[in-house]
Amino acid sequence: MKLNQLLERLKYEVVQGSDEIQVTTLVNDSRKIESGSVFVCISGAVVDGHEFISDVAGKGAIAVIVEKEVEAPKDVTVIRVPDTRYALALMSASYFGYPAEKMKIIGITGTKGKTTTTYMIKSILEEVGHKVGLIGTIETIIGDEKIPAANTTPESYTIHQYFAKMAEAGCDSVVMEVSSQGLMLHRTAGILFDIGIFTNLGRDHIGPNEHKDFEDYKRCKGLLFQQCRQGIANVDDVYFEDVFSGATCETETFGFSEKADLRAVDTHLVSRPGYLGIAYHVTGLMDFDVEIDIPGKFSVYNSLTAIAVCRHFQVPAEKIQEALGAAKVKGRIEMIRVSDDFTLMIDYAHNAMSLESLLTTLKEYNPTRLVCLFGCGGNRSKERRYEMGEVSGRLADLTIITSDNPRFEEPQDIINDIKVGIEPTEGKYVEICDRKEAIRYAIEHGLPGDVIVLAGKGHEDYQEIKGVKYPMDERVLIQEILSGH
Ligand SMILES: CC(=O)N[C@H]1[C@@H](OP(=O)(O)OP(=O)(O)OC[C@H]2O[C@@H](n3ccc(=O)[nH]c3=O)[C@H](O)[C@@H]2O)O[C@H](CO)[C@@H](O)[C@@H]1O[C@H](C)C(=O)N[C@@H](C)C(=O)N[C@H](CCC(=O)O)C(=O)O
Ligand SMILES: Nc1ncnc2c1ncn2[C@@H]1O[C@H](COP(=O)(O)OP(=O)(O)OP(=O)(O)O)[C@@H](O)[C@H]1O
Repeated sequence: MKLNQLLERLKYEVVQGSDEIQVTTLVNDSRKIESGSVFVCISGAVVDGHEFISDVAGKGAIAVIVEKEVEAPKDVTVIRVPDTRYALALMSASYFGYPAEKMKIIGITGTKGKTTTTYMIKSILEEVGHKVGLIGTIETIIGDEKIPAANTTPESYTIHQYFAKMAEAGCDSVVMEVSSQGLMLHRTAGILFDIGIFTNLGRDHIGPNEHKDFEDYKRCKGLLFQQCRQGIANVDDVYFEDVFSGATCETETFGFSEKADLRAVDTHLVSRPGYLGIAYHVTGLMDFDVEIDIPGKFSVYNSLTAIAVCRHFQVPAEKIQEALGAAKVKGRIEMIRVSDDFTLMIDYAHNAMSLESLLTTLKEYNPTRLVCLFGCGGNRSKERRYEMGEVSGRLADLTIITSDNPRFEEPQDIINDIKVGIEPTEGKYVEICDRKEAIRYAIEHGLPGDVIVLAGKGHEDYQEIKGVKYPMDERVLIQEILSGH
């Protein structure tokens, strides 16, 4: 492949050598350079790719893409662009033959609901015969292949590599989570999304190596709506208008508000022993009844989003109803049957916003007691510990404070921070550092009518302690506890 073909959608300057050369592979990691590679230098959070320039020729690279002034070996072509992450995205699209243009691409952004909604959309579209690829926080799915995820939105090269595999596997559409980091770091640059979705916005992902402040977080979310054809937005979210202020797409809305194009009305909770769900009527752009076996108002939002998307694929109402009834997401309000008396669930809620919406939702089912077990990650923002403590102390009848990926911190120090959040609420709590023992306590002390939430781990199947990820799946712990171990 010619270098100038890879660069065809970019503005660039040839600083040294020629852009007419043939290259073999496109890489942004010096360790992956092969004979004939073009190496894109990324100024990263940890490492600056430009620092490897002196030895890339020795490894076989024949061209480098830079955004800084560099001294490169004489036989290496040097191309300068304003932003190498942006360049990597557009070059990757070309390298893999623009696979995004062969499928319908659906991108979902928002603080909460992305993962759940991607799986709902995939289930519904597959019900009517579409083949759907998925990229998200848990994994990438290409047919039967499941690749565990490192990032919610992978690096651009990986995205286009996955797209190419999806197109080859016969996928006609892709549903993907688009994080604000992904937008900020141009991981999705150059993709024209057929549908872009905004779920909601809350304070999160602000801090070192993430967003400098809430304004920046909000601005980055809005970028999706400058690169999609059809925007679909939660009109009830207070930041909807801000996020869409620079939008260039057609916009359609969903929510409870009278203003919504697709509205939920007559919402009612459904509860039976071991089952918590919600039912409502969809009106506006579509008109039918929905029942889903995931509790809570946010399940209404997530399913409305999925319905809004599937309407653009002309999916009939009865197929949507059927598929929504069956949609499941690992670790997202996943009910685990442990007793006929009380309900226990595993949920990924790991920040104040999702914990608040989860606990508020569950309280509406009037449990005997709402029991919330959680911990907070080590070497991460302390704000989250105080806030989650405050939320659980205020909303749960009993909080069981435990560990959740303490990393290099002492678990007890993290627990002490959580207590700082709980204590002013006067909420009842116990502290049990070992997560398995904490779960055992929750199960052994369960009362008839209790709803017990194991929050924070969701689909994760490890506990990260001092740089090592130890296997730890809450489903396995529960089975061990039930069988007396
Ligand atoms: C802080 C941050 O955003 N880091 C991300 C970033 O790393 P980076 O590119 O800055 O990496 P770096 O290690 O500094 O390396 C810079 C460059 O030098 C290259 N390099 C490095 C070493 C070497 O020997 N040779 C070499 O060429 C690297 O390949 C890279 O191109 O780019 C990597 C590839 O895209 C990401 O995996 C990585 O995500 C880390 C793991 C992360 O945790 N990121 C979080 C903040 C994140 O992105 N989160 C969002 C949102 C999640 C949510 O919504 O819940 C997400 O989408 O996951
Ligand atoms: N629409 C929503 N609004 C608020 N909270 C939600 C919503 N949907 C799900 N939640 C809660 O947040 C948790 C995470 O949901 P989900 O994984 O779908 O969101 P996400 O946007 O992918 O989040 P993350 O970026 O943290 O992976 C759920 O387990 C649930 O407790």
